[in-house]
Amino acid sequence: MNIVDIARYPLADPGSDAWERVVSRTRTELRELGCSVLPEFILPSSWEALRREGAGVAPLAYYDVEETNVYNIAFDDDLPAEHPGRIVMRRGNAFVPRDRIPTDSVIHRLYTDPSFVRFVAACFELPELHELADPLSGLVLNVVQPGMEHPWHFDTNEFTVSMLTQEPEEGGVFEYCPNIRSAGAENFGAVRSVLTGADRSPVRALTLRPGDLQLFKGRYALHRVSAVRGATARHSAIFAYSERPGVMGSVARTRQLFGRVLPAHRDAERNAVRVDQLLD
Ligand SMILES: O=C(O)CCC(=O)C(=O)O
Ligand SMILES: [Fe+2]
Repeated sequence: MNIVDIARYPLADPGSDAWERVVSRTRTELRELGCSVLPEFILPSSWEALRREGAGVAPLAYYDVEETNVYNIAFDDDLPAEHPGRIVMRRGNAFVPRDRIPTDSVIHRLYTDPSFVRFVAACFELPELHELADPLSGLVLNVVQPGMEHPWHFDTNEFTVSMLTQEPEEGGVFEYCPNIRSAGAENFGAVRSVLTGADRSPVRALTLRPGDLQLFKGRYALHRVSAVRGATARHSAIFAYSERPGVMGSVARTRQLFGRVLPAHRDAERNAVRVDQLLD
């Protein structure tokens, strides 16, 4: 690929000194902070294509401004008054699904490139990764319009790969709280304090430029994109991979994110992998 800075990021040369250096630095940052940015991953000669291609499909994003909470769970009157899940936020971002993103665009070529996938897996210390089988959610463009924000949340996926393709004039900052929770501890008090703004000390802000590659473990790090200001929308590509092949989104979640489902989603739900032939 002639779009990646292969002098800095030698994707096709696993095991070389340069590969080992960059993978080992990224692993250290992921272990410590759950986040690593690889600056100028895309060569400057492709930055304008990156922006233009994203802006070309951004009008196809599906908008459904919805009320949500930090855990993306149903509102529950039984939650204690202090529970952070009671804080209502407006999800003002919108996604362009994979089937609307041209296969010859920079982000699509990157997403499907085997050497890129192998490199990303190595950075996450995984033996291999796979594109999602989902024809909509594997690769999306996240669009945050002026005045909108992508509010505080945790990801369902353990890790994500993303790339800003168009930066806003102001605001639209990626903010995250490394390791604010763990598999064994929700840490509701600290999460609530970040949501209300009472204590922003766990918050780190990332300066991202179009063409930087971001690797992020969003299951334990609370994160958001702050409100976008000025006339220009913020666009970011989100590359989703899974450790096993064949992963599809559920019918309900797909409809919520994209406003439609495909026969493939219904089929997958019907034929959900079963480990036995018992009746129930
Ligand atoms: O667009 C971004 O930079 C962050 C997106 C994000 O957090 C998500 O889609 O879960
Ligand atoms: Fe996220």
